[in-house]
Amino acid sequence: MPNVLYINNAAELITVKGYSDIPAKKAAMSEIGIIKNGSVLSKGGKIIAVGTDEEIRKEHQDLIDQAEIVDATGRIVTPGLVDPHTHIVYAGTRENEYAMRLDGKAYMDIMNAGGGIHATTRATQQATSAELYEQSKNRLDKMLLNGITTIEAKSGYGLTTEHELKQLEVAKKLNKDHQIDLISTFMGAHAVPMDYKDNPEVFVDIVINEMLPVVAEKNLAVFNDVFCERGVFTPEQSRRILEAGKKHGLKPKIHADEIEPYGGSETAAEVNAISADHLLRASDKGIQMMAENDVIGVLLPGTAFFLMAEYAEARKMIDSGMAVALSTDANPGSSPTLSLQFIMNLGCLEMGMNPKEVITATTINAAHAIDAADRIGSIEVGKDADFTMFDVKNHLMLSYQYGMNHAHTVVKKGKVVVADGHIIK
Ligand SMILES: N=CN[C@@H](CCC(=O)O)C(=O)O
Ligand SMILES: [Zn+2]
Repeated sequence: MPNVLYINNAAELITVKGYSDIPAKKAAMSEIGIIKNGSVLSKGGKIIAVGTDEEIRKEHQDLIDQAEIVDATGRIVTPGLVDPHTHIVYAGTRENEYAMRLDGKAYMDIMNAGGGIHATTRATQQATSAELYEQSKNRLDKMLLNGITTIEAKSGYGLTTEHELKQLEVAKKLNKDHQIDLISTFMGAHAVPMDYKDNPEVFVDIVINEMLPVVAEKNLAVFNDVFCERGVFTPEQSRRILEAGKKHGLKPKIHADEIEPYGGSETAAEVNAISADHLLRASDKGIQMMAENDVIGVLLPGTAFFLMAEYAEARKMIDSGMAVALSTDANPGSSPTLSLQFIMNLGCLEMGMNPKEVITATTINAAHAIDAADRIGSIEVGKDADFTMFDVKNHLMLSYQYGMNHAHTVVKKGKVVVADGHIIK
């Protein structure tokens, strides 16, 4: 049978159309292009018609006769969810640190004492590629079951050339093997290894002169990211690393102003980063600069939730004209969740976003944050046939019934990969 798929009669087909060239900002973030009783037809993995059943049948009855049919009656269909900030390839877990934090220890103090990112780095360095692959694949399966069809995946738990490459190679293999697409980011500047604590500049030089060239040469990453935070990398060091990445064709991203206002947002604007992520403590000036320079704010409310910190000011950012995206930040230390639906719930309940904005933030704006909005993030003719069907009668239910997995069916490039909550092998 040709790869023809017809999703028919969704209570709401949420297209999020019209923002493939430029991300949705301000009021446009609430325009999600709902078609009531909507249908979508795809062939060869690409969308070829979007509308009501009647409209599509008028032109494509022959094709529908050959199609695999997914009946979406009573359910909603969105673009496959896009998670634009993850650290999915790692080994081990850190529930011991979670318990320490519940006893009052600070996240950064645990890291500075050799735990935190350093603990996961040790586990990741010790793991074989096969072990890393298995652990990460297991997480990807859960993400797929949650309706996620594309993610960004960072390195940064290797922190030596050898182990950064190992992480990126595993991400590359997972991208090939798994239903979820992975778009890789090099993040050699995720932490200053303990051995370089007194000489961070030496490590910055290693990132720039040793790691970046080989990552670029092997074509293992699209983006280059830095953790710009007091005690990690300064704005000046971050700028150097991100500018060096640009010379190798890697687009800048930055972990900015997560723990305290430290100039990361301003640096993002100055280096023309595609996104600045976290932004819990971004300054008003930083928000203005990011809005003026079209830096997408990738907000990670799971991290604020899990670190029991103040949330990023999403409302202020959207009203200032920043395009906002949402992400899990999936990692073992500050956000061990794989549920973008819970992140959407938090966006509404804790950051003043409305239920339409959180859909835009996990579809088209998330796609822009990983430079993939020409292919994914909306249901429009010519785009990849990536869809998630949720077992709810309207989009409000997604954020109303919180903390649950509503994903019922997932389609990747025109193929049903999850049906009735189970992965199709
Ligand atoms: N903040 C820096 N990096 C990750 C956390 C990594 C970890 O704790 O293992 C983040 O985005 O939250
Ligand atoms: Zn992160």
